[in-house]
Parts: sequence; C-alpha cells; structure tokens
Amino acid sequence: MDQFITAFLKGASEKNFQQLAMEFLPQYSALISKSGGMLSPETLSAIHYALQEGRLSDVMNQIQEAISAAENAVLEVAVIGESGTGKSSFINALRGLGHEEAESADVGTVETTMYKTPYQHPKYPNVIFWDLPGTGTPNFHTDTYLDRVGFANYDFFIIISSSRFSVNDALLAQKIKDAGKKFYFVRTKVDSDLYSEERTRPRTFRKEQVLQRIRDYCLSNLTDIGVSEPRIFLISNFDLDAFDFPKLEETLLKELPGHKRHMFALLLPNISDASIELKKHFLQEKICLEALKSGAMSFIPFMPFISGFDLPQQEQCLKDYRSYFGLDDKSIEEIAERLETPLEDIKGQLKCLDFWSFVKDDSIIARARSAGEAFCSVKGGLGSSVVQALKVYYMRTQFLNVVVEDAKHLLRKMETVNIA
Ligand SMILES: Nc1nc2c(ncn2[C@@H]2O[C@H](COP(=O)(O)OP(=O)(O)OP(=O)(O)O)[C@@H](O)[C@H]2O)c(=O)[nH]1
Repeated sequence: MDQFITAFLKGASEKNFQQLAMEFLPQYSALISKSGGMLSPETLSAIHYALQEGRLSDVMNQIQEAISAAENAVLEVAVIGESGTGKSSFINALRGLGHEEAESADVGTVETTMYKTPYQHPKYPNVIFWDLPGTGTPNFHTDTYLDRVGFANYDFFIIISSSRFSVNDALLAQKIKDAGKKFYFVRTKVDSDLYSEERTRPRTFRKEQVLQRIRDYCLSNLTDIGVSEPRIFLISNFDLDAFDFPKLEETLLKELPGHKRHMFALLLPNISDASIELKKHFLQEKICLEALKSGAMSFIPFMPFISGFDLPQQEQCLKDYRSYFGLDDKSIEEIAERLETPLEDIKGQLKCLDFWSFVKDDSIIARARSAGEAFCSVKGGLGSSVVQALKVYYMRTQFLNVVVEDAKHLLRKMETVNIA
C-alpha cells in the first residue's frame, strides 16, 4: 500500500491534480485487489473527478461519507435449517462466541428454534443473525415462508443441513433467487462424517475422497431437485479453518456491496493467519482513504488543529484495531482463562497494549517535527496536506502492524490449546 501514498504525495508535491486523479484509480484498484474495497463505483468516480478538478473539500466529504456508510452499515443474515443441524453453533461462530458463553445462541440437543430469533453481534450492534425455522417444519409453505420471515430485510440467506437438502430447501432457494437475493448452502458436521468413516474403514480412509463424496452427494441431491449450479460449503463448526468456511467467507465478501463488505470483514473470527491478513487488507484500504481525506482537509489553514489526528484520536484508533482483532481487554482476559495462564503474563507478551510507547518521543528531532507540523498547519496548503497525510498513514499503519503481529502470536498460543 506504500505505492498508494507515494503516488498521492508525488502528485501533490507537483501541484498536479490531473496527475493525482490519474494515479488514483489504478493505485486504488491495486490496493483493493484482494479485499474488494469499500467504495462504490459511483463514489470512486466522484472522488476521481473531484481530485482532477482540485475540489479537495469534495474529496474529503466523499471519503468521509463512504467511511461513515461502512462503519454504520446494517447487515442482516438469515440462517435457515432444521433443528439440530448446527444453526446456533454456526451463528455463534460468526458472532465470535463459544458454546458456553452467556450471550450465545441457545445450543443444545433439544429443539430450541421454533420462531425466528435475532442474535446481535456482541461488538457490532448493526449486525444481526436471524435463526429461522427449517423447511421441514409441518407448517412450512414455500409460497408464504419468505413473506412470513420478512425476506426483504435480509442481505443473504444461508440454508444449513447436516445431511441431505430437501425438496423444500430447493423450492425455497428458487424463491429466494426470484426475490433477487443471494443464498448459499452450508453442509455442517463434516468432522463427524470423517470421524465415522475413519473408524469404519481405517485401511481405505482418504479424507479428500470422503469430502468429495459428501460434496458430490449434496450437489446431485440439489441438482436432482431443481437447483442449478448450487454453491455448497462443507464446514465443521468446531474447526472453522479446516474445510470450506474460509471459501464461504471469501465468497460472501465478494458478493456483498462495498460498504457492507467492510463491516462483514471486521466481524470475521481470527481463525488463521490468512483470515487475519484478510482483515488487515480491509483496514489498509481504510488507512489510505483516511490519509487522503486528512491530506485534503489539511489544505485549509488551521484545520489540523480543529480535527487533526491527535493523541485522543490516535489512542482510539489503536483501541479500535485491538477490538477488530479480538485484543480488547475483555477478549484478552478470556484468552488468558482459556490458556490457563496468568493475565499479566499474556499482557506482557503483547506490544499493542502500551499506547504511550508508540507516541512518547521527547527527542529533539521529534520536537522539531511537531514544530514544523504546527507551522504547516497554520499556513495550510500543500505542505500541510503532505505532512498530515503522512502522519495519519504512518501512525495508523504502525498501530495496525503491531496489532496484527500480536493477534497472530495469540492465535499460535490458542492453537496449542486446541491441539492438546
Ligand atoms: N460434530 C459436530 N457437531 C456439531 C456441529 N455443529 C453443531 N454440532 C452439534 O450438534 C448439536 C446441535 O447443534 P445446534 O447448534 O444446537 O443446532 P441447531 O440447528 O441450532 O438446533 P436447535 O438449537 O435445536 O435449533 C449440538 O450438540 C452441537 O454441539 C459440527 O459442525 N460438527
């Protein structure tokens, strides 16, 4: 992402807004090539034209609106399935909760899902998972089901089964498609299938073959009952990283609109280095946009004093990053408990907890830098834009890198507990 900021600074220092605008689109596309990005095509072209014409306050407003839309996006996910298929476990996994936690969806072996039940994400109140009754319930009617559950509110539908999908599942999928919504089939409990197969046929057991057989079975089962090219994801709620859950995440991220994609990326559990890196990509995009916004804003004299990236904002930024990666105080306490390690020991291993170590610098160079920054801020113009863009970019990047490093470190530790 360094190319993005370099291109911005080069264009800015040459006072060439045309050049800056020309660089912006390819640099932004490269930046979001892995994550998909949070800007809609309309916002992207509005920023491009505003940059081209040197309308910096419009650039700032467009970016601010896009960031607010992403931060306040509402996401409602419908999860449909029979009792016992693992719906609640799936919802809990997406909410980052374990089976025993108080706020978990009710997980058990008796039927607990009779009506549609909302489960809010504990950290993101705008994200709601709806536990909806399966298509096998006696009063299921394909023609009325979607209206009864209020289909228009949901961003997408997950149809869950732990064995085979039914004709009613297929009919419902068709209705969801006709209503212009997306649906995905999730086959849970593949860990149990593998376990049983290995126990019964230890000599001929091949994990990939068993998984392929389950996949083929679900596929033919669904195509036989009329779903064309169904997308099926095999998962274990007990081991999210092991099967198709990462592919499901990737598919959902690709297919959600930009502003919702960002919210969904942040809530995904840290199940592997790859999932941590994916989340990091989303935040890197946001950092570049924040830096661009700050640069545009700082063109105006005194603006950095009024709404710059100062200590309280920096502290909040680090706190937010910690929360996105499950390193907030409450999560660290829970991790220490699970690792059966004293909390202070765990805290001692994490670099992201000491905010002051990042910002405390009494050296002469640091003092000269802040005097220069203040001088530029009073004058405004390109000097101030460049200084503020760099400050936002490098400080946020530093916070993000340290938090990511700590998240990976704790993931390693947790893996040792899961293996044991
Ligand atoms: N082996 C295995 N067991 C699972 C998996 N997902 C859920 N279970 C178990 O299956 C049982 C039912 O899971 P729930 O998540 O309660 O299923 P549900 O569909 O929400 O069922 P209701 O709560 O009755 O609506 C529980 O004992 C879970 O621990 C999985 O992926 N693998």
